[in-house]
Order: sequence, then structure tokens, then C-alpha cells
Amino acid sequence: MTDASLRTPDAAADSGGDGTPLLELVDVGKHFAGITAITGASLALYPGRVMGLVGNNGAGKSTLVRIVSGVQQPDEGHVAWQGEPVRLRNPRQARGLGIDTVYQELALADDLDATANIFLNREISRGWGPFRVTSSKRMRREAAALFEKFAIQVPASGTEVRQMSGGQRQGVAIARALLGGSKVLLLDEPTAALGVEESGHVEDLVLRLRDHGVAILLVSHSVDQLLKLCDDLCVLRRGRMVGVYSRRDLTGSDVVSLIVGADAS
Ligand SMILES: Nc1ncnc2c1ncn2[C@@H]1O[C@H](COP(=O)(O)OP(=O)(O)OP(=O)(O)O)[C@@H](O)[C@H]1O
Repeated sequence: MTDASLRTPDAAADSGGDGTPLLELVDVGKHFAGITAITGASLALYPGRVMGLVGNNGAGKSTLVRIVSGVQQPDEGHVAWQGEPVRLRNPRQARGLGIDTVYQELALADDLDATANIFLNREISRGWGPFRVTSSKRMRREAAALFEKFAIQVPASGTEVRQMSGGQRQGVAIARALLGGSKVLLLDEPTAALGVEESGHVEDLVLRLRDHGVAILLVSHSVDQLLKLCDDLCVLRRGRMVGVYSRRDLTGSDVVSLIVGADAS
């Protein structure tokens, strides 16, 4: 691998200054044999802003995440990247642009340490041909620097991730996305399996990512968490987009009302 692939995001380095979103969904819809999973979904993600994605079970959140991450393609509307329409054919293409997803399962290699996990399939090596060797020292150094930059409290080397806490594992999975140069991070219920203290650590990390200019789409069922972390909230209900709201305009009971469909007033 080359040094150029070792990019971590930096504040507002990309679009956003001119008001163009990094990523936009325009009237996106997806149907399965007569079932509307989602329709009329429009939202924009900007560097250094957190968009919450909220809705009851079956509201269409996962479908929307799968569209943004390139797993599924919309059959209505379109996706735009830095103002240009784009067709995200698969997750690899999305990652190539800088869109990465951290799913609840995390998909870590349990028997490897944090450094090996974040460099998995993109190991740094030196030399050439039969003399090519992986540069463990340099990977450990770069992993440690990345953990320090985002204050991710994990042992960089020597501890298998299976021995780590849920919050630490979440940190490793997020670091892996950052190492690939993610500008847009989709976080799928990152604290669903965590206790109060560990959830707090992950929430702090989300805010640090935001402060470093990452655009975040956060799926969460916790209204408190959404109000704490998000700048904007996109509310879905039964496959339809209810709207995108500024967090400043919402109380917790407004959010609940929007989710279940009662009059928010
Ligand atoms: N591949 C599929 N085939 C058929 N129906 C699907 C498919 N994927 C999603 N759906 C349907 O689309 C609707 C939205 O599903 P989706 O998983 O996006 O909701 P969700 O908000 O993520 O729900 P949850 O919080 O339970 O994960 C549901 O009615 C679901 O059954």
C-alpha cells in the first residue's frame, strides 16, 4: 500500500465551505416486491455535522443506510457526492469516495490486535518482490498516532480485540474507517450493546469526529443520545420521510411525537 491511502479526515478540508453538502440524497426510494421500504427521502450531510436518523422498527433506516453505503441502489431519486450525481454500485466504491459504515456487528478479526485490525488488507510493506516485508513498526506507530489524534483509548498492540470492551471495539472499528480516509461515517446504533459509561465514551468520540470535520449519519433509538449528539434529525415513519429538523427546534417529546406520528405540539 502507499502512503496516499493513509488519509485521515481533517476539519472542513472538503466541501461544505461553499454550502455544498458532501453527500446528498434527493427524493430517494426503494421498493421490494410491492413493499415500500423507503420513499421520498432527502437529506444532506456536511463536514463537521451530525445527522441523526430515527424511526420505529421498519421505518426504513437500514434501507437508507444500505443505499448510502452502496449495498443497495435506490430505484427512485438519486445520490449526489460533492454536488455531482453518483451511482454507488457497491460498498467498495462508496469507501473509495470516503463513505464508510460501522455496523453493529463491527466485523473485527477477534484474534488480532487493534493495529492489525485497522491495517487488515491494507498492510504497509517495504522492499519489493520476494524481499517485500510488512512494516509492523510503522503500522504500530501510525495506529498509535491515529488513536491519539481521536483520543481512542485502546491498546494499539499486543491485546486481541476479543479481550477488549464493547466501547474499545467500537473505537477500533471507527479507527479502521478513519484510516481509510472516511469523510462520511455511517454509525449504526453504535451504543446499542453498551453500558452507560462505555456509551459515554463512544458519544464523546462521535463529537471528536465531528470536530475533526467528519460528516456523520447516526442511527439511534435513544432520544437523549440524538439530542446530545446531533445537529439535525431526519425522522422516518413507515417508509416515508417525515422531515429533517434542526435539533435546536426539538424537545425530547417532539422527537417521540414525530417518530410515532402524533401531533408534535
Ligand atoms: N430485502 C427486503 N425485502 C423485502 N422487504 C424489505 C427488505 N428490506 C427491507 N424491507 C422492508 O422495508 C421496510 C423497512 O425496513 P428497514 O429494515 O429499512 O427498517 P428499519 O427502520 O431499519 O427497521 P429496524 O429498526 O427494525 O431495523 C420493512 O417493512 C422491511 O420489512
